[in-house]
Amino acid sequence: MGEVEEVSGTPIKSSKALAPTKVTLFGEHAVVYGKPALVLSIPVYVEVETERADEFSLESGPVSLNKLSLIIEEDEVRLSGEARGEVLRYFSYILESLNIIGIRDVRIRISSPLPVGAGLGTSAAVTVGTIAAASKLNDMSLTKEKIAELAWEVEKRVQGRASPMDTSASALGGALLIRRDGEKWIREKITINEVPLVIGLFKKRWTTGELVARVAKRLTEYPFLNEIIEVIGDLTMEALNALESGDLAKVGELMNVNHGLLESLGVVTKEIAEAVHAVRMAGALGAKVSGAGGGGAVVALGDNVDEISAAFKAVGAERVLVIRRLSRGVEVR
Ligand SMILES: Nc1ncnc2c1ncn2[C@@H]1O[C@H](COP(=O)(O)OP(=O)(O)O)[C@@H](O)[C@H]1O
Ligand SMILES: C[C@@](O)(CCOP(=O)(O)O)CC(=O)O
Ligand SMILES: [Mg+2]
Repeated sequence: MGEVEEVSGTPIKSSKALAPTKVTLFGEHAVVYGKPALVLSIPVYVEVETERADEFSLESGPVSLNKLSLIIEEDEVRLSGEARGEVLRYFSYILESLNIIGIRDVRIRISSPLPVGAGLGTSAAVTVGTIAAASKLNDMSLTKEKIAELAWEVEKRVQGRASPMDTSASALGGALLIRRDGEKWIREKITINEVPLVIGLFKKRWTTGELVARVAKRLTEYPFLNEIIEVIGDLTMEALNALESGDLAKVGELMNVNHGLLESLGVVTKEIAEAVHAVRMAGALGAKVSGAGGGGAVVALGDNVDEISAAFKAVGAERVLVIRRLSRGVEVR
C-alpha cells in the first residue's frame, strides 16, 4: 500500500492586482435608487501589491499614512492612525470583508495614476484591487463576481448607500448596464462600438459618501424631485438604444440632458459647469460630470480630441485623458 502523501504548495509570497477605474456615461446617483446606469471600465489601472511581511503595513504614494495600527477584536477589524479622509475606513472594511485576520502580517502597496477621489471610481478600484491581490496571496480563489460583491459591501459601508456600479465595472470590465429588477441587481455586459471619449480631471471637493447624502437630503426635502431620478433612468435606457445603433449625436444630446439633471440635484460645481460648457463649445457631441460630482471628472464625447483637450486645459483641468478602448476588468498576477 502506498504512503499517504501530504502535498502542500509553496505559499505565495506576493501578488499583484491591476484594477481598472471607470467612467459613468449615464445614470450616476439615480442608480443608488435602483435606476439603470451605463458604465464603462477604462484602462486606467490602480495597482495593488500584497506581500507577506513581518508586520502589517499600508503604503500609498499620494496618501501619507502614519502610525498605523491594526486592531482585531473577534470579527471587527479596525485600522487606526493618521491618514487622509476615508482611507482608514475603506481599509478597515476591506480587511474585515476578507476576514484576513490570518494574514495580519501583510504589506499592501497601492499605486494609482489618478488623484485620491476623481469621479472615476478610484475607491472601487482600490477596493477591488486589494481584495483581489490579498485573496490570491491567501490562496483563496475568488471569482470576479465574488470580488465585485465583497467590494460593493465595502462601498456600501463607507458611503452609507452605494450601488454596485463602480465595483462591478472594476471587477468585471467592459461596458455594463447596471439595473435593479425588484430586489435583484442585474449587471448586463453590453457590446458597443468604439466611443471616442475625452475626460477632464478637476479637484474633487467632497467624497462620494457626502454627495450621496446631499442628494438623499434633497430628495427628502423635495419629494417631487424623485421624478428626476426616474427621468435619469429613462434617459439611460434611451441612450443604450442610441449607443447600440451607433447614433453618437443622440448619445451626446442625452449626456447633456443627464448633466442638467445632475446639476438640479445639486452635485455640480461652478468649475465643472464651466468645463462642460467649454468642451461643448469646442465641438463635443455632449458632455457631463462623471461619478458623484462635487468636482471630479467631466466626460466629453467626440473625436475632435485636440480641440476638446485644449478647451479642458483652458478652463483649468489638472489632467486630460483620451479613452479609446475599454478594460477587461481586474487582473491578478
Ligand atoms: N491612491 C489611493 N490610495 C489609497 N486610497 C485611495 C486611493 N485612491 C482612492 N482611494 C480611496 O477612495 C476614496 C475616494 O473615494 P471617492 O470619493 O468615491 O472617489 P472616486 O470618485 O474616485 O471613487 C479615498 O478616500 C480613499 O479611501
Ligand atoms: C454617485 C454614485 O452613483 C457614483 C459614484 O461614483 P464615484 O465614486 O464618484 O466614482 C454612487 C454609487 O453608485 O454608489
Ligand atoms: Mg467612489
